[in-house]
Amino acid sequence: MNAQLHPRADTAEAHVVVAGVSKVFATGGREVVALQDIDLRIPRGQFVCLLGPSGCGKSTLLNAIAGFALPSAGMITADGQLVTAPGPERGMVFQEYALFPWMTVEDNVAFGLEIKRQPKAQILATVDELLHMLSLADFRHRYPKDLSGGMRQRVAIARVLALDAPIMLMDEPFGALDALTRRNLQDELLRLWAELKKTIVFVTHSIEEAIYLADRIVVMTYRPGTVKRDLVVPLPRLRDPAAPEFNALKRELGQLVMEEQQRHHNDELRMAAVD
Ligand SMILES: Nc1ncnc2c1ncn2[C@@H]1O[C@H](COP(=O)(O)OP(=O)(O)OP(=O)(O)O)[C@@H](O)[C@H]1O
Repeated sequence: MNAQLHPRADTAEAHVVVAGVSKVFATGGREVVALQDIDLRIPRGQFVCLLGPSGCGKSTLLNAIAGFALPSAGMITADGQLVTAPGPERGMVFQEYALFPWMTVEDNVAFGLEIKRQPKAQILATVDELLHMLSLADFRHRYPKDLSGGMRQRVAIARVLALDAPIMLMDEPFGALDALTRRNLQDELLRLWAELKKTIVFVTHSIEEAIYLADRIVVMTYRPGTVKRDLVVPLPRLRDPAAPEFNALKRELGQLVMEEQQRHHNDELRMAAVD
């Protein structure tokens, strides 16, 4: 094993490895332990949801995998490489779309490829394919402001897919969408995932969304963020949220998330009393 690697970082057969990861933030003279000693091994092609109430460290963990904010302790590897910064094997989709408002849909999708100085014809072919794949072809000359939230998120997904990263990191990407659009994009994402065989780490605080999408759900605890439960979703796709098995799992996860929400609530009350 590489001498740099964490003792728990056996990277064999795992696409993303999180080994002994902790993250401490220092704010206003206080230390917040956002993550504590997290271990996760994510096989290639797995769809993993990180689930938990607000403040349990989901985004902190995703940002650490993305290389935006490195852990205070432990280590992460992606595609066999130690994560020390953002890299081409990891693409990130945010909740707020992160599109360039002055660029058309097709220019937004092409942007990353132009930065990489790919030949013009190749860029056009990739953009064309993605616009068709995500039902955006009729909107290619529009600007983000002229699109609905769902369409904007399609563009954001197309933009990340253009770079062909094998690992997709998604931070509540459908959190701002109405229920119908959200279900639509969830189905679209499942289709793309099955077709393109990406590894996906998807943050959500929606229990139903996690059960609908994931192969595996990692429930996190509130401060410090640890792994409370790591379970495989045994239901075949496409899943029916009205099915008894779906609801049984929803109840089980609901109980776990509720416990953490309660801890969050108690913490807020305690802080208010101190102030
Ligand atoms: N840059 C930062 N500085 C200080 N504290 C931070 C910072 N980023 C996150 N935190 C704290 O770390 C903890 C975890 O935050 P994080 O945003 O990862 O949680 P989350 O589960 O993603 O929540 P949400 O769903 O609300 O985004 C929280 O208590 C938060 O206040």
